[in-house]
Amino acid sequence: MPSLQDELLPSTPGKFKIDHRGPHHRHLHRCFASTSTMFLWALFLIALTASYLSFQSFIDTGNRFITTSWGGIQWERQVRSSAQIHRSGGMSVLVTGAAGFVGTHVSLALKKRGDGVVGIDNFNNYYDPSLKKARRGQLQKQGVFVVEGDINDARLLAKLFDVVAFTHVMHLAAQAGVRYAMENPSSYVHSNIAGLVTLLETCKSADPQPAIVWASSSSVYGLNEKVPFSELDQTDQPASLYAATKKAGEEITHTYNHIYGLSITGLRFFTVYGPWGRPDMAYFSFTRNILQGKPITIYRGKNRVDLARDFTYIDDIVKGCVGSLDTAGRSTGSGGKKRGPAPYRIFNLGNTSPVTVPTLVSILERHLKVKAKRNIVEMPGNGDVPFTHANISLAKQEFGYKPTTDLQTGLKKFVKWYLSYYGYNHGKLVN
Ligand SMILES: O=C(O)[C@H]1O[C@H](OP(=O)(O)OP(=O)(O)OC[C@H]2O[C@@H](n3ccc(=O)[nH]c3=O)[C@H](O)[C@@H]2O)[C@H](O)[C@@H](O)[C@H]1O
Repeated sequence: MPSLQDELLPSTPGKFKIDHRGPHHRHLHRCFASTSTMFLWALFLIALTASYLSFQSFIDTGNRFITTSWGGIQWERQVRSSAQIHRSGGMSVLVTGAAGFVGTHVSLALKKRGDGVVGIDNFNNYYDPSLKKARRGQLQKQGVFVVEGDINDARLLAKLFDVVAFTHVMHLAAQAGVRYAMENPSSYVHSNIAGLVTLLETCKSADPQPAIVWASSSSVYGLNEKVPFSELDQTDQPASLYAATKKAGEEITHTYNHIYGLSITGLRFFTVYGPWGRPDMAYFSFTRNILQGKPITIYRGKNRVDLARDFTYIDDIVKGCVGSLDTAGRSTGSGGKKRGPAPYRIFNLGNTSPVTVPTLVSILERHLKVKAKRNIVEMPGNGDVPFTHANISLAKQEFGYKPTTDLQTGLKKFVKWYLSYYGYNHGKLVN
């Protein structure tokens, strides 16, 4: 039979090992056998647990009041009004990442045709938040309210679903960028994994459950060499943590579809570009540098092969998002219970005509009428893949997806927007 001290102290050898024969043993025995000492130990443990719990609730309360700016009658009124549907058969959509590049364009398109739209965005500083605020300004003008908050905030999400019975969620909030994942890996886990799960938990518990359309990525094809990339290809060789979190998202959404009957559509976006775009992306930062007379770094693959991307114009992506929302079947569950099988779909949204990065630079030079200072370097091992190329037949078949903007035309529109937004001297000190 094990003695009391055997149960209270670690059984593994080490500094707490008891010498059953020595005076030490007798001392310990006296100590633990004494009822008053045990009582004191119990008190100590209770006090420790209580202080831990109150510390947690302090942190929680602090978060609630410090990091959020939501709630109240006026706030609820704004949410309700923004979610109002103005066409028959319309939908009410919660757009996450609404102040982001794709989020803004999709929200505006939905609002324009009479759907109800409520946005949520955490306005983080991955890139200049003033651009996100300017996008929010565009949304506000059209009557789209963007809640400032994080998709990891379960209480906020639950509140939003209390106020509005969203029919759809367009989930675009994410930590984007392929190469930044080496600098800040935890931000990818925070947004693309933890945030996704928090959102899905809210959606599965909602009654009625919304249908979910969300942004996966072309990067899930990783080192795939079979072209063009088809949704049926294997995607188990991600080249970056970003890609791995997006692939994980596809698996995670599948389990919520399977267990709770959530209708899921994952969209693999192929290097989306256009007006109001992301400053961290190559076409955007190249434009800035070219205008400022700074060199641009162009990566080149093995054996001096140029890298290529299936650059896809934002308006085509918006059509793909809206088409997906329109054809997303219903979720079947409610209040966390599945009532039957629900659709689980994945589509490529690309342009089907890859262009090399040096060609992208040449097009920019033509539109900007400025010569780029090219600095060509071997592609560092930073998560990049040599090329992407979408097969879009599935999206075409399901909702008539047909991209119509080539890179030349799309970049012309981008440059026009860029110059009107920043001017020629963006960020440059003019004497
Ligand atoms: O389809 C996606 O799922 C992803 O698309 C986008 O990733 P990428 O295709 O990597 O786009 P982007 O950064 O514009 O680099 C374009 C090309 O320029 C090359 N590149 C880049 C930077 C540089 O300084 N030099 C350079 O040659 C670079 O090597 C690459 O060949 C999104 O950012 C990402 O969030 C995700 O949505």
